[in-house]
Amino acid sequence: MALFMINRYLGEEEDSESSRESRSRALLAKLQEQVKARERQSTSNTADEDDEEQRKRKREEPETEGVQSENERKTDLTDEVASSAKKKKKQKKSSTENESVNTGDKASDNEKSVEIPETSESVLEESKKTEESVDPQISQEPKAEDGSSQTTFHILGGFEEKTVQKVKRVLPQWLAQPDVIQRDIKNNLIPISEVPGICLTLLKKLEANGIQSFFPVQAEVIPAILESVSSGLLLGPGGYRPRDICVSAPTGSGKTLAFVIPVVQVLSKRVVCEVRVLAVLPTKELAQQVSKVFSTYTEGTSLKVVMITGQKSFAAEQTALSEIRGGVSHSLADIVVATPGRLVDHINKNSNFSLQHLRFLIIDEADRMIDGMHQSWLTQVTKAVYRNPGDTQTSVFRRILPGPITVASLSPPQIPLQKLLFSATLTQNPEKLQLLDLHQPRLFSSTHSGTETSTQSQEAFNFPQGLAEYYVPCTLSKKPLIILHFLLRLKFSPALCFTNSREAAHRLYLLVKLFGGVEVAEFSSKLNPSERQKTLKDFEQGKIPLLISTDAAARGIDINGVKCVINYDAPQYIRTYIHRVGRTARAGKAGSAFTFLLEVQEKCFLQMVRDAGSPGIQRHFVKPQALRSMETHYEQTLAELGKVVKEENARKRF
Ligand SMILES: Nc1ncnc2c1ncn2[C@@H]1O[C@H](COP(=O)(O)OP(=O)(O)OP(=O)(O)O)[C@@H](O)[C@H]1O
Repeated sequence: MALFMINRYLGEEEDSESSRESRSRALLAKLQEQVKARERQSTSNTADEDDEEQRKRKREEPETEGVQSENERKTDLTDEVASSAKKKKKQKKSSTENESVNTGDKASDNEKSVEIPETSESVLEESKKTEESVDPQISQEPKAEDGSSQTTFHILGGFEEKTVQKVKRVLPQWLAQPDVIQRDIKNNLIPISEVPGICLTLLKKLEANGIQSFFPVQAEVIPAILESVSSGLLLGPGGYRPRDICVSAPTGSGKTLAFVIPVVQVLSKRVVCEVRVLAVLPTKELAQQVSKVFSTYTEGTSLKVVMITGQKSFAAEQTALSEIRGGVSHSLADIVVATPGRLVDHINKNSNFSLQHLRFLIIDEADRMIDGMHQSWLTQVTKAVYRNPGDTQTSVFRRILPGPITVASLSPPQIPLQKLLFSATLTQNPEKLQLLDLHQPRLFSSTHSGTETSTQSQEAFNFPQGLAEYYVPCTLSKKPLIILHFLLRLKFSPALCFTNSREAAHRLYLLVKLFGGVEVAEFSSKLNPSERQKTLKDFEQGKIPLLISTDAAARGIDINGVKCVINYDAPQYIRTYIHRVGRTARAGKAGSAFTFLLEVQEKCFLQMVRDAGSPGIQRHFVKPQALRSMETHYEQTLAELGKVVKEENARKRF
């Protein structure tokens, strides 16, 4: 009612002050009459219905309020109306509350719509509007048959306990119906010459690097990326913005080459050196790995790959990224491989670092990168991409942050920014994916989201075809002995063993070292980047048969020839499990993963793995007698370990 102001014609305007006053007085008198009439009507109507209720409420209300409003009614209309409205409001509120409480007990009350008689509150509104409320034809509300005013407010609520209905997951179409990638690498190899669009130079390079055939993910994704640049670097297909591409394929299925090959091919035609590709990875080691693959395939071209991860000083990175010639900054990088923290540093502090020509944003280990979104690195990248220096307002290729498609928005040609997402455990959570602001995404996946798992509560993931999964029932005290048994007796090496913390990794490393008989190293954030690099290299070269690591080596790290992964501590999350066990059985090869489980962990862990779509995890039981011969030496080693740990702690204190 108070939403609209109705201007009415009230006859010729009288200029004199006195006539305006007399008219106001007349209006006020009329209004007073109207209010009193309504009050009477309202009282008589409601009296029967909530007599008992009203009396109860009146008793609860402070007496003074009633007295005061009664006195004031005689003198001041506005106050009277306000007081009455206030009172009614209170009544309404308490009646609503009562209603809500009642609905908690009676289900039928839920659907009840409660009709509230028109109150003096509405009259108050009218009095505020003075003239426009005078005409009953305009101000009147629907009236009941008996003449009383009625409103039809529905009381919402109903707070009784209800059994929660199982919600059926409904995914957006692009997530529910992806382009399917074969999981079986060995039986789906495609000769590199059969994949359309790859130039001869790259084909030769691939062969020179021992790649004769493409893996399924590469055969699907490379042509899709190449197609999105079919109209050149500056325009998407048909002049439209190209679709973003998401790839969810098992660990070790060759996702890196799936983006390196098309991106290098596209850039090989560029004339001016500008940052056109930005690959963002969660760790230094992964960035280094990807940078190495880019360097391999850009070798012999004029394309430049620069890594910004903090491994070098900020100044050294700055020098590698750009140079000043003739007072103007020139990019020295076509492809930048970065970790998010260092990337943001360069965006904010390095004025010569420009992303205004960026064409591809590659987000590897995308689900992990989404989790790290609190750093708001993506927002910073987007800002930097669409940051227009003043002079480009007149430039033909002006970049504007994409919004809704309109004729105007399509008229200036835009360099499209295309996002390419890769992960073995890409989330299907639309809320999380929303953070990436994807444009008409196209998903390539080896897991069909329609796949029914034992329960629908968890997402299904991709497991490598050649992976054999086992769980080893054990007790806490026998865990180290079983590791030694695996290495010394069963010759499970090279083996990558995961613990849940740095401390656990270090203690286990010391224990195995003290026990003797096997070369061992540890890998965690305790080591500096160069130590970590050396350790990985030694492990890859077979100098160290057992590497004990935290989850620092769980994702993306491609170590050739890991035959066995041991989860010394069971991982808490399915994603961690998938990435850990994915360090073996890579590139279509075979590998085994063993997870040590205490009795209390068994049920939950096995359920979690099955729900995630594991093809099957088998029990591997180690008989106690198999460990017996090592027990005495083990006890002595434990005693020694105690001393070593004490010494280490003492050293740390000084
Ligand atoms: N077509 C191919 N032929 C032979 N080997 C290949 C081919 N493509 C990739 N590889 C090799 O397969 C291994 C795994 O590739 P890559 O690291 O790209 O896997 P990924 O899918 O990124 O794995 P993750 O999800 O664990 O990061 C690498 O050693 C790579 O050199």
